[in-house]
Amino acid sequence: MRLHRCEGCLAACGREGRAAPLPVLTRNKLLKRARHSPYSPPMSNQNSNMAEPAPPTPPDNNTPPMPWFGMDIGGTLTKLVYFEPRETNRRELDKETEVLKNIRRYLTRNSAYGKTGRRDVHLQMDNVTIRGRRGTLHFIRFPTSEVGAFLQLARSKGMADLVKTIYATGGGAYKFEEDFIKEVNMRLSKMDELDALIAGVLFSDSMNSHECYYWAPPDEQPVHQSSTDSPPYSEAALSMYVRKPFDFSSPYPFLLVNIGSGVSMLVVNAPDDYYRVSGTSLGGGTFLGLCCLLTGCSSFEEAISLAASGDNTTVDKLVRDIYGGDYARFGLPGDLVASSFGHMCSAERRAKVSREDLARATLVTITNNIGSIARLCACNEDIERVVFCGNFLRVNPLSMKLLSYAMSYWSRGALKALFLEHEGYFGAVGCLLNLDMKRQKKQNAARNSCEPDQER
Ligand SMILES: Nc1ncnc2c1ncn2[C@@H]1O[C@H](COP(=O)(O)OP(=O)(O)O)[C@@H](O)[C@H]1O
Ligand SMILES: CC(C)(COP(=O)(O)O)[C@@H](O)C(=O)NCCC(=O)O
Repeated sequence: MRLHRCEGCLAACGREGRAAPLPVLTRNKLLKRARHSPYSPPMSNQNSNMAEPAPPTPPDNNTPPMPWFGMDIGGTLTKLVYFEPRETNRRELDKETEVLKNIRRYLTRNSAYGKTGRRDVHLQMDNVTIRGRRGTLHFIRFPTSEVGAFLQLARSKGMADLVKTIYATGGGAYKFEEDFIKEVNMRLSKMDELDALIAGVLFSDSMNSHECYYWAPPDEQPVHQSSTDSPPYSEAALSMYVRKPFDFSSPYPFLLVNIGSGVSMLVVNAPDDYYRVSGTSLGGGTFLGLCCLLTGCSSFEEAISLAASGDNTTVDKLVRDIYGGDYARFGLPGDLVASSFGHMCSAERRAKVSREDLARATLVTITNNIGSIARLCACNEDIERVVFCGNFLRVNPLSMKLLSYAMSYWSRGALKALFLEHEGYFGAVGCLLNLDMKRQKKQNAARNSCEPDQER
């Protein structure tokens, strides 16, 4: 019998076959490729939520002046990461202005800024070391549509007088570059968003022992083994999933799926060896946009809470609605969605459907489509670990559990869906790490060209 690894193989291999591991040869090939993260986690970091003090690293005398920010201006949300140094050195104490102190106080003592800015206090990362400085990372977000209000705030807090350059990534770093110059005379030092994303993921995982996790039932057994079990997308099945830590210290290769407004999928072989393998325009922006249209909701949080109490089977046409049961020959269970929104061509059904059901069906449609593309990419590239990130997963355990189920079920247990605590902030973190690297590289190059040749 030929071995397939597509949906159809469930029919060829039978239901029992789906949990079988990948062929040994493929596994060995994958293991050979595994390499270690370049950021070694602090040894004492194993049991705490956030990092314990890292071993002292020599201070970098070429660091740019405080305050340090990394900014990711995305299609929907702008993410700002602020580094608060633990101790201020002599040079800085002398130089520290009232403005700098006020900025620090304003950012660290509030969790809401203006009408729409929010600090994700639960994500705060203590005891991180960046460029030889120990401190705390603060995570702030606001809608990208409010960039104008952010610039006004920056001006009113005196930030614009102090900060001459902002390290920024995301499409908005290009789109709003002129506005930053015109409004507050700040230059944007731009970094590619996918470079920043990967650097941010690896750094965050090295600093936070709880960064990477997965969802599975406590006994790790599949939740849907026979047609009498509850459907995989039902509350009964999904409530069996619990969050479990995952050791991501040997991560390579992995598929990184960033679910922002749209979706990018990257094959990552090493910190600076990756390529964008695929993407889809049906992402977090699509979910929110369609939900607003279909349910009249006005925020992501509302859309998620509607979806949490809805039932997609009143909206989606299932295999059993078409076959009266399973389509056994090709292994398609009766409760599988055959046609997303397929019931909505009936006027009678449309009249009865609830906002909750529509939100749930939208969430299931978008999530399953992303899961399906990710699975195909992972199979094509011989990759077992699929890491999902991006703010679509914010306050959204439903999608994470659906992705976990889909990855495992359709790959017969060969693929693992992984998730990251700092969801949508990695681009901004990566940008912060890159802080002033360009200036430093230039200085080093200049110094090297002046120094006598060491070999002589
Ligand atoms: N408070 C929020 N406002 C708007 N969208 C949100 C919010 N929280 C989560 N989201 C979801 O996150 C997506 C944006 O994710 P993000 O990773 O920030 O991408 P981008 O960089 O494109 O802005 C939105 O399309 C939406 O699905
Ligand atoms: C263009 C983008 C990289 C922008 O990133 P985002 O702001 O959505 O995080 C992303 O939306 C994307 O990859 N879109 C999918 C395009 C496609 O492959 O069809």
